[in-house]
Amino acid sequence: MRPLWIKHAAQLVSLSGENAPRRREEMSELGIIEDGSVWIEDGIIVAVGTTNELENLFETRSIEADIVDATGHLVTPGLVDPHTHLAYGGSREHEFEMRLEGATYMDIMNAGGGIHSTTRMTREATEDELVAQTTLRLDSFLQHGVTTVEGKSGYGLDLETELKQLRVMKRLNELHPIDIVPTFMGAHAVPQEYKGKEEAYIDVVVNEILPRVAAEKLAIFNDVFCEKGVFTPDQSERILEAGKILGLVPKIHADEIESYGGAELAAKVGAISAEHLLKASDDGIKQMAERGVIACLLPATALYLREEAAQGRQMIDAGVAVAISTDCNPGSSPTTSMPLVMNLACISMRLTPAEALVAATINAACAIQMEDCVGSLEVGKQGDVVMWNVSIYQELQYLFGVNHVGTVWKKGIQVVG
Ligand SMILES: N=CN[C@@H](CCC(=O)O)C(=O)O
Ligand SMILES: [Zn+2]
Repeated sequence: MRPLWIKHAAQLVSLSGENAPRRREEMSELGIIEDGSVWIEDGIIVAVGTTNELENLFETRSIEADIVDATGHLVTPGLVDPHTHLAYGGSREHEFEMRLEGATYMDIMNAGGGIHSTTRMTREATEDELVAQTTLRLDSFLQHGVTTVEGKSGYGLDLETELKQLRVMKRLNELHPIDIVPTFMGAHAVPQEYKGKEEAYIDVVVNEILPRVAAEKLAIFNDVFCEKGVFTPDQSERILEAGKILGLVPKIHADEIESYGGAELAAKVGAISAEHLLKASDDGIKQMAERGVIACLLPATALYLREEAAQGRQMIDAGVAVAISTDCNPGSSPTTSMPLVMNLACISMRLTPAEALVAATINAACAIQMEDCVGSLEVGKQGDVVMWNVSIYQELQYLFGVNHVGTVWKKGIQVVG
């Protein structure tokens, strides 16, 4: 494989710094290099600096390399999406219309739609069908500059289908250029056949499904929908603690629809991240800051459900490391556009354009324990790079509703453009 040398970027956003979640003013530090340059060899970044610096290092080897002239372009790390439900069957456009007519997300779910409806369609789909449908979504992620995604199960809600979803992600991680980091979410809902027997379903999750997932090494994280009418904080804690014993790192869908103690629980169990947090309490936010729980905020979901977005600005000011994500799923956020999410993070949560970029790269990588490999353009990390059709980073958020992706490289190989 020939080396790749991208040079003369108008701005190269390196995000160099500690491989740790960035907080407060660290979320404004982009490590911008003007007339920037990056050299990638065997998929790994070997040098980053000004074009002049890299010319001094590599001029004698330039004949070996594929050279890309990035004059006039912004260059960033590949975006990281740390929260998706991307491997599912069917779709739910009829629910979109129901919600426009006034039905709430929980009304639809309680009537057997929502997560239950996707669960039925995912149970019916074969593994190959799920691979084919999910591939289209992964292609779309790449086209929007996303080179790493997290993916959750949770549309099986039984042993066989939960394993099927996780195996689909495992296969795609090998087949598709995007890196997929898997999360088990058997506690996404109480399946309809267990209605009124919630504890019995939790027993199945804890005693049957989780041990299989761990034994087959199909997931890194264990996530729970801790919400009124779904799983209580006590039930969520039981499921997350059971996962911890098996080596699965906790995540929590917390305080999305109602303030329910989810942020506090995330701090208590030492979750790596808490998701949504639209209704998180001030005390919960404070506890997350103290325990170093990353807030994974999903402003496209808030918009799509016509809810007020999470308090992103206040969370950063309170010392919480913030990541952002599409929450790509068939019900509350059917999008694969991280650029849209960065824009919404600015408009509806009052992040600055620099903070939104940190939240979509290095902090997102930290939320899925991928910070050693991706999330910044630094020596030793993967050559995951986006060259944008804008020249300064603010334009990414300012010129909204347009896909500015020009070229995408995954591990030094061109995959878009
Ligand atoms: N809120 C829970 N789970 C997903 C939505 C799943 C669905 O509606 O299919 C979310 O994160 O938004
Ligand atoms: Zn989710």
